[in-house]
Parts: sequence; C-alpha cells; structure tokens
Amino acid sequence: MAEEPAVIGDPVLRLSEVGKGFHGTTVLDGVSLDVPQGQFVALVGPSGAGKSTLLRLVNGMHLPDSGTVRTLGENPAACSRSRLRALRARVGFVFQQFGLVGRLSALENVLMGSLATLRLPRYGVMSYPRALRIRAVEHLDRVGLADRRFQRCDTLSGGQQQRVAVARTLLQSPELILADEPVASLDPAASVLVLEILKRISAEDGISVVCSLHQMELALATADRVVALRGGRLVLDEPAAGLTAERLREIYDTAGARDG
Ligand SMILES: Nc1ncnc2c1ncn2[C@@H]1O[C@H](COP(=O)(O)OP(=O)(O)OP(=O)(O)O)[C@@H](O)[C@H]1O
Repeated sequence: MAEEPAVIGDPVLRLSEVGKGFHGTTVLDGVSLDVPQGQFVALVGPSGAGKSTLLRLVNGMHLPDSGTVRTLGENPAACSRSRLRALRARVGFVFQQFGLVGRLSALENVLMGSLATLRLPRYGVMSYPRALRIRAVEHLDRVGLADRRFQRCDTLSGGQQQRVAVARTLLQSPELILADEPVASLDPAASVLVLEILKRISAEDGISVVCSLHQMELALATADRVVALRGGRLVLDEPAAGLTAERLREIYDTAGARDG
C-alpha cells in the first residue's frame, strides 16, 4: 500500500469500523473509538473479547481486515517499515509479563527502553550516555523505585517489576501508552499502586493511556472512561464517573443475552 501523509489534528487514537479475524473467526467487528490526548481509557471485557487484539492493532502489530486505525495521525497499515518503527517508538507498551531481564538491575532495564534510538548495543549501565542515566533514575523516582535502581529485577516483587517496566516505557517519551492487562498477575494492593502511577503519569504528562483490565472495580476507580468489548463488539463507551460495577455487569449480561 502507498504511504499516506500523517494527519495533523487527529485524536491520539481513532478506530473507524475496525474488523479483524483470525483463520475465518471474527475477533473484532465494526469497532469505532476516538481517544483524545491525556485520557485514561479502561478497556474491559471477558476473556477472548478482543482486548489484546485491539491494542495490537493500535501499534501495528496486527493490521485490520476492514476499517481503519489511526494512531498519532498515522495509519499503521499504510506505513513503511521504518515509519512503523518510528510510530512504535512513540507508543509505549506495558505487558502483563513485564518483559524485564531478571539478571539486570532496575536501572539497566529502564535504560533498555532507549535501545531503539541508540545505534550500538550497550553492556552495563555506564555504557549509556550520562543524560539518559539521569533521566532513567528520574523515571524510577516517579514510580517510587529510585532507591532500588541497583537491585536485580528478579529480586523485586511483581508490583515493583511492573513499575520498572512503566519507567522503561517512560524513557521512550511515549505520546500514547497501551497497557495489556498490566495488573493481571499482581495482588490487589500492587494492582492499585501500578494503576495509580499510570493514571498520575497520564494526568501530569497529558499522555493518553488505553489499559485493558479484567477487574471492573479497578477500571471504575482509575479510568476517565470505560470501553467494554464483548464478542468483538463495542457494547459500552461511557465516562467512568457515571458508572457502577453493577451497571457494567448488567450491560455485559444484556449484551451476552443479545449475542445468544
Ligand atoms: N494471532 C492470533 N491467531 C489466532 N487467533 C488469535 C490470535 N490473536 C488472538 N486470537 C484469538 O482472538 C480472540 C480474542 O483474543 P484477545 O487476546 O484479543 O482477547 P482478550 O479480550 O485480550 O482476552 P484475554 O482477556 O483472555 O487476554 C481469541 O479467541 C484468540 O484466541
């Protein structure tokens, strides 16, 4: 496909009637969604609803079968490889499984967030430019872990590891953060802390966050807006403030009954 110019003035994220399937099975069906700058969106839905698939479409890890995705003004389906790489560098991704190197320190893991922009491989904290090291420590400070910077990641708790992963993402200076079940393997207290940190960063830096979550209570407590998927369809899109967990469950049940 031909290269398209980036669109200026778009919302951070715009999905228009997006459809995606795998091996003949529809996973996302006509999903439309605009996310403005600085908004924290919780993406909820039962297992298999298509949440991860949606997040992967946003950064071009998957391409839509129909409809269009615009991320930061770019259409990933129409990007060259180098332009897609540049787009992904502007989009932070936080995963359920942290993706850290356990034998390396928290600081070195954060520094690895800059590898996409550095030409040479790096070995050890001191091989990174000083300015980057300073920024990495600042980001660890923001997630409350500056004092743990020299600790090996495999000796940190799950919640601490996820906070290191958030700091690593911040070193990328992302304009959008996608978080795929970032608290699914954490205990309740650590989950709340990680989400509070993501929310604070979103509010302070004006970064949009789209975060998939299983726990509706956490979604309601954290997000500005809740978007629910069920069977690949968007069944709810409302400000979190006006919602209750009971109402969310009700909508789910009604959508489920409609699906048959
Ligand atoms: N690369 C793929 N190849 C084939 N099927 C896939 C692929 N990725 C996702 N699927 C299927 O698409 C459906 C939706 O998966 P997805 O991971 O997006 O759901 P989810 O809402 O994130 O679920 P969970 O909450 O369990 O992570 C599932 O049935 C899954 O098996």
